[in-house]
Amino acid sequence: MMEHIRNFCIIAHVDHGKSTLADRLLQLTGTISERDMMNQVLDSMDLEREKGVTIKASAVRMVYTAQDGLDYELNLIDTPGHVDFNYEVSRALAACEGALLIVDATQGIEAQTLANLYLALESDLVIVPVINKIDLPSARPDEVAQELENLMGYPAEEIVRISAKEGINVAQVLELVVNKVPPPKGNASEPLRALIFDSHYDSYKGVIAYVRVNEGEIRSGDSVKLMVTGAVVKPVEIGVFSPGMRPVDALRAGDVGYVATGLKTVAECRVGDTFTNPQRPAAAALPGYRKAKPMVFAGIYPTEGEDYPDLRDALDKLQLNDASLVFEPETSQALNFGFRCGFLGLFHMEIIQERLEREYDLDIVVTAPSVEYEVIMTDGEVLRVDSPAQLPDESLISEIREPWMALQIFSPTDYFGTIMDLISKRRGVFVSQEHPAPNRVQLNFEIPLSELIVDFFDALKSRSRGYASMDYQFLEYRPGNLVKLEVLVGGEAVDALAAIVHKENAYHKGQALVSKLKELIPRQLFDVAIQASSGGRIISRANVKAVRKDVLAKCYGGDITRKKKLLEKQKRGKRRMKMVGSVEIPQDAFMAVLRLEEE
Ligand SMILES: Nc1nc2c(ncn2[C@@H]2O[C@H](COP(=O)(O)OP(=O)(O)OP(=O)(O)O)[C@@H](O)[C@H]2O)c(=O)[nH]1
Repeated sequence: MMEHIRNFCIIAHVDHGKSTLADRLLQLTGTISERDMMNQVLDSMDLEREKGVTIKASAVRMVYTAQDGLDYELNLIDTPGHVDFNYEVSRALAACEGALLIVDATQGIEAQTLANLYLALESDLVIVPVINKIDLPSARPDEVAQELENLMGYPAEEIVRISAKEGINVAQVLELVVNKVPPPKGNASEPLRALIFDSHYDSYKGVIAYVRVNEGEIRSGDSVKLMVTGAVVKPVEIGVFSPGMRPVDALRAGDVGYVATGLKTVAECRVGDTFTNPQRPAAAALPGYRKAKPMVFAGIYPTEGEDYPDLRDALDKLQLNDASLVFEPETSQALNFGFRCGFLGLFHMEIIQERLEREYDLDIVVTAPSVEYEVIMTDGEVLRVDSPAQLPDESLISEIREPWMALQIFSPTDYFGTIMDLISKRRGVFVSQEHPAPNRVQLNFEIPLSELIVDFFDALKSRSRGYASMDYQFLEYRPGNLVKLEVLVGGEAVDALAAIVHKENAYHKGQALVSKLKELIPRQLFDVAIQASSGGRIISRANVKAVRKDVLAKCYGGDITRKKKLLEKQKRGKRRMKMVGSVEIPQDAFMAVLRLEEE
């Protein structure tokens, strides 16, 4: 019965308690027993648990007996908690009729509270605000309730105040879901349309698509057609999450469940696509399909050349589950064989890097991230360049365009000055400001993405003592006065150290990079010249003086085991070096380009 279904999600700024509340709801409805209660069931990846951030959306069905004595089917759809995954958030929201908006009583409204709220409003969801963490001594629920009333007109005194951690007032949240969130609409006898709002790869059943059926029904045994890609598949199984996968005979209009497709990669079954019935297809796919586009690029290389096949396998495996990760083989004269990888954002890149190191136990070198530039050649051709080393000769270029973002920063008003200063150092442009809450300001800027991907978030956090938060979206490509900055070590250009920088900053950055490299490159058996060049001119240089490296000299020819240990140690140290020509460059140096900012 559709009147007894509620499809809802929880939206919040990172760390405001979304997963903790989800756990409590599962417990209260007996969906999961105390004994089986792992912390944060919905975040199924270990890494997510450690980072405390939800990466992948998932869904779970609960049965709740409300105060009116009736049983309700509550489908809780989890949404990813970070700006890089905005598109996935928007699809998860499109599968719901309502959203619980969680706000931390000690923090109040923050950038992603607003960003998620606006996304939810775009999807026409009913929003139910909830104030969490009232158990904390620093909680200020009255103030936060007032902020919420000012923001969305929801009467402050009606906003439920809870502690997800201590279980205070959580039952009221379930009643609110039943009473405030409308039941789904949609006709089960119309042609099938089911939205894919998430997916994951399962080694037995292939790609599992998480679906919300809008109209029609899927019966077990029916084939389904993907409306965007045109592919027809015969599902291995259909079912619901309660919370494990439980097969069912049919999913009908209003239902949330899964379709086990048997497909091999999530790229064949993309989030945002629509399932229909090939025998009786719907006229049009559900709106909003968009292919996720990588925005940030970096080279990933194995420290040891022999690990190259393992790295490729690991990337292949990660891609099975992550359609937004792209990669292709790349060769660097400094780092040999590796991969050029594309990510949705810097945070997505960090996650992939960590998973390669931890889950796949790989030693890798990641080069400084770059954005994708549009290069207009003098003959009118347009090149897309995501690796500084590939930028053609300056004389052939008529214009370089770079991606600009709309950036929102949400902060206590005290940090206004220091934030404005950071923005101007990063070539940002002020657009407007709003005051959604007392003593809080939302600043709107436009800024090149290349300036955001180098330590921007850390700089913002340190300047605001952790209080400011941010969100960003792609705006457009704009021409910029950009040049290639090259680094030569021992007279050889090191491709992995090249960068594309704003012309005004080239001199300063070249100098900073050279002095940083001078610190990082160990003394060798000969003098090593480090130079920065731009537009064919050397703009900075330094020398690393020669030293005689004789590690055994200290041993006085005595203790043989000690000698062995020293040699072992030196060998291990070497592994973290890369040979460029005849010069050893440590891994750190390749990231040095990144850390030049704030100095
Ligand atoms: N004191 C207190 N701490 C809470 C409460 N709810 C959550 N927390 C803590 O706040 C932190 C973040 O909670 P999560 O539930 O992981 O937050 P989240 O919003 O799911 O975070 P992301 O997955 O990163 O988006 C954890 O350390 C929780 O234990 C609460 O009601 N009171």
